[in-house]
Parts: sequence; C-alpha cells; structure tokens
Amino acid sequence: MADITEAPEWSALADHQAALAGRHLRELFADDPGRAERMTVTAGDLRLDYSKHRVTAETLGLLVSLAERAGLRERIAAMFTGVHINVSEDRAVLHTALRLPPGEPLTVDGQDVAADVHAVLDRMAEFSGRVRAGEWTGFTGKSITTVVNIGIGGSDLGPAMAYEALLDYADAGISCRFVSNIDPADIVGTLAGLDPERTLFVISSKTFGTLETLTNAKVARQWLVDRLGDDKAVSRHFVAVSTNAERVAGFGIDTANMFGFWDWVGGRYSFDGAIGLSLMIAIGGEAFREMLAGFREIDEHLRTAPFEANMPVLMGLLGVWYTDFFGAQTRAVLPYSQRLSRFPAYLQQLTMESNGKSVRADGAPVVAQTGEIFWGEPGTNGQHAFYQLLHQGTRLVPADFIGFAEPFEDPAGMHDLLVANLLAQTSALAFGKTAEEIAAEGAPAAVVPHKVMPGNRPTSTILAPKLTPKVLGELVALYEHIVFVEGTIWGIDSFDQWGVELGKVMAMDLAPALTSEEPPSGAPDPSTAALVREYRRMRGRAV
Ligand SMILES: O=P(O)(O)OC[C@H]1O[C@](O)(CO)[C@@H](O)[C@@H]1O
Repeated sequence: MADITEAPEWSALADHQAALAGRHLRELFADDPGRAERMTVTAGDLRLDYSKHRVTAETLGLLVSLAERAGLRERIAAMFTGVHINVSEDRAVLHTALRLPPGEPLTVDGQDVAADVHAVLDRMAEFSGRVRAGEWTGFTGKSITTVVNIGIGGSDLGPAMAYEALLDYADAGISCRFVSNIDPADIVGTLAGLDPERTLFVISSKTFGTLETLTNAKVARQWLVDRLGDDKAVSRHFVAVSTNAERVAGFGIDTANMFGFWDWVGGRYSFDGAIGLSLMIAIGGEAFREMLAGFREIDEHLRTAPFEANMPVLMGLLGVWYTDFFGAQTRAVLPYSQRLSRFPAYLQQLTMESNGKSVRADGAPVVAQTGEIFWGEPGTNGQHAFYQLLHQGTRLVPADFIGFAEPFEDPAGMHDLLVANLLAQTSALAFGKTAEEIAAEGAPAAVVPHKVMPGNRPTSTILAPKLTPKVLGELVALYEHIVFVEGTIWGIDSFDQWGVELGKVMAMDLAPALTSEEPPSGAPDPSTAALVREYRRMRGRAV
C-alpha cells in the first residue's frame, strides 16, 4: 500500500503551504473580509469558527481532496457498520453503537449489538434509579450518599471528566469520587472521612486485570469489611463494570451486579456506556440519555455532512495541516469553563493513546508525523501561566478555544468577563500587534521589540449555548471523530494501544527487586539497577 505522503494531494498541499506560509492572518482577513462568516460550521449545538486558521478556500479544497484520497468516506461507513478496522486486534470499533437510538437495529458479527447496548443501558438506569431513590441500600440498610469509582485510563478519565462537567445536574444528593492511581495517597485520601455504611464502590475495568484498579479495589474492600465487620457487606457495597464476568466473580463481586460492555468498545471510548455508571448515578438516567443524544447528533453529522461543512472532518484535517505541513508538535485545548477542567486530561488519553503510532495499519513505518500532543488548562487560568509562549514564543501552537453562552451561576457578571477573555485571546493570537502600533503608543524604542505580538497564531473557537449533558456528548463525540479523521489520513490503527504494555510487564518484573529481603540480583539495565539500589537504600533495605 502506497503511503499517503506519496499521493499527489499530499504534494499539492506541500506546494500550497510553501506559498501560504509567508502570509499573515491579517492579510488573509484583509483580502477576504467575508471569511469570518463563511468559515463557520454548525454541528448540533456546537458552532465552530475556523476563520482564524492559516487557510484559504484553496487549502480547504486540497485538504478535502486528501481526505477523499485517504478513503475517509469508506472508512466512516466501515466504522459505523462494524467492519474490523482495529486490525491489530481484529475487532470492530463500535463506540458509536453505544448511542444508537432505541429501535435502530445493528447486527455485527452475528450479534444484535443494538439490543445488547439497550439492555445494559436499561439495567444501568434501573440500578442508578434505585440508588438515587435510596431503594438500593448498604449492608446496614442506609441509603448511598457517595459513589467511589475505582478505575484508571478510560475507566476513570471519562466518568471523572463528565461528572465534573455536569456537576450542576447531580441532583440526587449523591456525590462521586474517583480513584485511579496506584499511589496509595489516592485511595487513602479518597476514603478518608467517608461513611462506609453509605458508600458504594463501582469497580470499573474493561479487562478486570489492571494492577492499579484491582489493588485499589482490594484496599477498598478491606476498608469496608474492617468497618462493617462482615464479608457479606461486600455484595451491597461493590458493583462492577467490565467485559470479563469471570474475573469479576473471582474478585468476589456478584455478577448480578455487573454491568457489561464489549471488546468493540475501546477503553478511552467507553464512558457513554457502562463505564459511565457512576456518572449516571449522579445525574440520573434521563440526563445520561440526553448526553447520548448529543453524541448521536455528532455521529450523524460525521456520517452525513459534506466534508466541507463537517466539523470533525475539518478539525481533523486542520490537525494534519499543522502537524505535517507546518511542523506543529502540539495542540492546546483551552476550555473557558471551570467545569471542563478535566477535559484536556481526558483528551490526552483519547487522542494520544489513539494516534501515538509510528507504524501504519498494515505494519509499514509511517512516513509523516502522527499524533498531536494535546494539552491544556481552563481559561482564564492558563492566561496567567503558559499563554506567554503561545503569544510570543518561537513555536507554533494551534489552539482550540471552547466557550459557552449561558453560565449556571453568575455573581457580579463574571461570565461575560470570562467570555471577553476568550475572544480577546483568539483575536490577539491571530492579529497580534505590530512594532509601529506599539511605538505609536509611546513605548521606548528599546522596549518595542519585547512588546511586539507577532500574531498569525491559529485558533479554532467552539461556542455552545450551555454546558448541558447533550452539549457535553456533542463535544466528546467531536473529538472522538477528530481522532478518527486524523488516524485515517495517517493510515494508522487508532484503536489499539500496544505501546503501554511493555512498561506494565516490566513493572511486575521489577517489583520483587524493590521488596525482596535479599539484595536483588537482576534489573533490566545498569541505570535501572543503580536506581533500584538507591531506592532500597532510601527505604533501609539490604543493597
Ligand atoms: O479498563 P481497564 O481494562 O482496567 O484498562 C484501563 C486502561 O488501561 C489501558 O489499557 C492502558 O494501559 C487503557 O487503554 C485503558 O483505558
């Protein structure tokens, strides 16, 4: 299979970039004042302004041709219909099935996937309804007030991010906490002050074989049994979310209290299914289904909108444009919403575990750069931290700004100030300030160069009416599909994650070297052997 970089569409983009690179966004806007109006696209409740990108109509045409050349249309159809596009694991990729509307059929590999999805959603709704109503009680008959989700990666970041995002919808007096790290400080800190009689643990693990999750779950179980004085308490205080019923039973959780999912849901694509159980308990089944409707709206948009007006397609292609033709290494995601403070962390797994690949799906090495590095913090905090580099540093950092029109609370008109900051930043990044303008303001000549704002720094601005469950679903689906579009152009398998396995195996091999009574005999390399000795010395163990 020829690499995408050998396609004429790729060379055409390279030539075009060479011609466009010297042009400033100020010129692009001066030449085409209507671009702000034209370069907007709507998907569901999301409105994207991409006019502050270093593109013209010609660029967009060339990028769309590249997408056609990469077979994006066919790939979209393949994903939605359950073709095994996760080739290295020979699996379908069907997170879009998690939000199928009731009544819409989908059979894949001989299995009625739609029926399976709705059966689990119904069980989740029934269970979370009982917990919320105080009908599901703990071992001593008291209702649940705290849910502790124990999971890591996709079994933590999604529900943790979404719970925080939708805190204004948590209306049953039940709060959630999230434990992920094998650092004992995480579980110990989380359990501190909790009432065991009113705490429900949701052990979330696709494989139910993850060291961090199982270790934390064991500590939690011991904590509970010690306090309630009876092993039988476990079945009232522990439920599981997993694809592996055997291991759930082996851990001692009644599989009647297990909520399943399937190998065709990647961990990082899973919180709109059973992995969202803790979220559903907090916000209720109805709000959860509204969130699914948001996901679905963007799925439909991806499937049906022409590429020129297709938000995830355009944003994915812009990611490729900067990564492969401008040498950009990172993309900042800057939500102007404190509620979305975990969104960048969530996106880091979604995007980087998916597209951090250096071989193509057919096993050949990639030629182009892949995998944008996603990072970010909510505005306005980031403005007082790293924005200096965005404005005046030597690197090109494309950024996504995300804002909402309606706040949930607004003392002293703070929300308008928040949004004013968002808009001011994108304008300053695009248009900057020239030496002449600064000198005209009376700055001393020696200071003028320090104050020059180069501008020409590209941004997307996504605006939505309010951070509702539906809008959150739309936002997440948007980024899921951006990942998919980029992965398709690069020709990689965005749905495996083999790169995380080696370190896990080595940690298990190394653990005995840290803890053994006798000085350890082996370590994988001299540097690591020296560090093992140093660690043991610090812990007062024989070296
Ligand atoms: O849900 P599990 O099986 O515990 O896995 C947790 C996470 O670990 C990973 O496999 C990476 O190590 C992620 O892909 C996944 O989301």
